[in-house]
Amino acid sequence: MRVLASAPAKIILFGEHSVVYGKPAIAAAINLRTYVEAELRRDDRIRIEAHDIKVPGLTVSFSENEIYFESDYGKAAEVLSYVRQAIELAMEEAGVRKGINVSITSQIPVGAGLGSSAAVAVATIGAVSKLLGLELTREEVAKLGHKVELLVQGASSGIDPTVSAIGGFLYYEKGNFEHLPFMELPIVVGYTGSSGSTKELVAMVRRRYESMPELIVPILNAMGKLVEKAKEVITSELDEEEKFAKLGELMNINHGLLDALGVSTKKLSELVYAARTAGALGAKITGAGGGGCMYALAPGKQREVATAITIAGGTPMITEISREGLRIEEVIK
Ligand SMILES: Nc1ncnc2c1ncn2[C@@H]1O[C@H](COP(=O)(O)OP(=O)(O)OP(=O)(O)O)[C@@H](O)[C@H]1O
Ligand SMILES: C[C@@](O)(CCO)CC(=O)[O-]
Ligand SMILES: [Mg+2]
Repeated sequence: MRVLASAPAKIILFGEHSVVYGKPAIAAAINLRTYVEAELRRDDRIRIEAHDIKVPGLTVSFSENEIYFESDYGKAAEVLSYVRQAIELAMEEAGVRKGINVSITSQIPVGAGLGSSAAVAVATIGAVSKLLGLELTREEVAKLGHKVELLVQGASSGIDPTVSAIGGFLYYEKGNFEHLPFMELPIVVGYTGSSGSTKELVAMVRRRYESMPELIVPILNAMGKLVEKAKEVITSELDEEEKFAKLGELMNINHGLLDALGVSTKKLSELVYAARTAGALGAKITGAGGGGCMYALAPGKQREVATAITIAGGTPMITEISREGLRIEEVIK
């Protein structure tokens, strides 16, 4: 038997990092997906094929007619830790252990703030649980995905696996979520081309929080208040133009606060300012930062902003909200 499942990437519109401290955040699933195929094996081995992961430290050497490969096994094992934990938890939940092949292909850039870790965890849990005959709800998959992130990263708010499993446009706080009214968001995502590790960035913010709570706590509180304001705007009766103007302003404040936490980079800030100069109403980091992506809100100016991001050395992506989260694409008996 074989199961193919997929799960989407996300952008965090407001509230990354502060969400780890119990503040609310707003996020949306977007139409880039990770696909995971799981099939039963005849033996009891578990084999993972990750087509999009590059492991640093591969050395190739030659002699006359032979070629030798050496890889850094520590790094290779670490890079697959989200997938391994996801398989482990799905098997634990099903109460059976079987040999399986898991094959991953992904459209989501890795370590870029678009929730690649959550999407791979959610799609793996979806595929493996179905393969083992378990019918989990999307919410149950989201909870297991959160567990995977906690085990691998040490800290996670759970927002990324929740958005990836459920899909759509969500307000999230301490493990609970609410659907926000669906709205088309004229956004452009800008990818710096470099990556950041969420585990390390969350740990860096934690160190600052512990060493200077009198400065960091007010920043996190301001982020929480800003998310409440953004929710009020999104659910208000204002017309779209007014909503976008207010959300843009809140995005810019959120970016400044994230910069104060230390998660921006020169390149991220350059893309943010390039987007604003080209007419975006707001622009900020999305996700953990330290590289990765920013996004801009640019009604009527998406093309101009995409060009400005390119000129500033980034890669623009015009994305749409994905209403669907985890999807079982195919089951072959
Ligand atoms: N296609 C994939 N195949 C296997 N593992 C993946 C894949 N995509 C992501 N991962 C795992 O997720 C890790 C990156 O997760 P990380 O949380 O640091 O960044 P992100 O999820 O892309 O961004 P953010 O958490 O800020 O949204 C990779 O190092 C790898 O372990
Ligand atoms: C940085 C963070 O807030 C968002 C990562 O997309 C981490 C988390 O919420 O688990
Ligand atoms: Mg992640």
